[in-house]
Amino acid sequence: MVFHVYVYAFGDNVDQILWSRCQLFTLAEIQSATNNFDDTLVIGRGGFGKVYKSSTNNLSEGEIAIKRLDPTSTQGAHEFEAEVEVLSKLRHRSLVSLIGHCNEEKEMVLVYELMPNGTLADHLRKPDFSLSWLQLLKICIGAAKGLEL
Ligand SMILES: Nc1ncnc2c1ncn2[C@@H]1O[C@H](COP(=O)(O)OP(=O)(O)OP(=O)(O)O)[C@@H](O)[C@H]1O
Repeated sequence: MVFHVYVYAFGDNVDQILWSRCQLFTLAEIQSATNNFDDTLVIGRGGFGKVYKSSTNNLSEGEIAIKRLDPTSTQGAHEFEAEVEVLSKLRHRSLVSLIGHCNEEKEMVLVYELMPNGTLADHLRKPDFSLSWLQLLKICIGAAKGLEL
């Protein structure tokens, strides 16, 4: 399993766990939020499939990222269920929130809060990217807290 570290705007020191429920979206709602999986909305690709930025705020008040299982993906139903099972119950600033999911007509889709600053890996690849030891320490502590949950 691969863990991504996202760059979050650390504005507060609130470190509480909130228990929540993950919503079940219809395929029609997902299609509408992605302009029917329009490739111009793709913001990333992983082992699960393509990740889209939603074109609307119909599914959630905040911006969202929509991950669609590619039928040719080596990951599948098992990982989908594990992700829903684990992430749906938790809200914590060190974890990307899973807002909802959709499992309809062979389409498996996960809906997350959007991390507009991208992953730490994205930033590390930039030639002009530099971090202080304090920033590195904060990133390590945030990642460790997320893993501990
Ligand atoms: N919530 C999100 N907000 C912003 N960008 C995201 C979000 N989720 C994924 N992405 C983008 O999509 C890319 C692929 O994400 P994904 O989580 O599927 O990758 P992966 O971890 O390599 O895949 P997997 O672990 O499923 O094999 C990420 O590198 C990131 O750029």
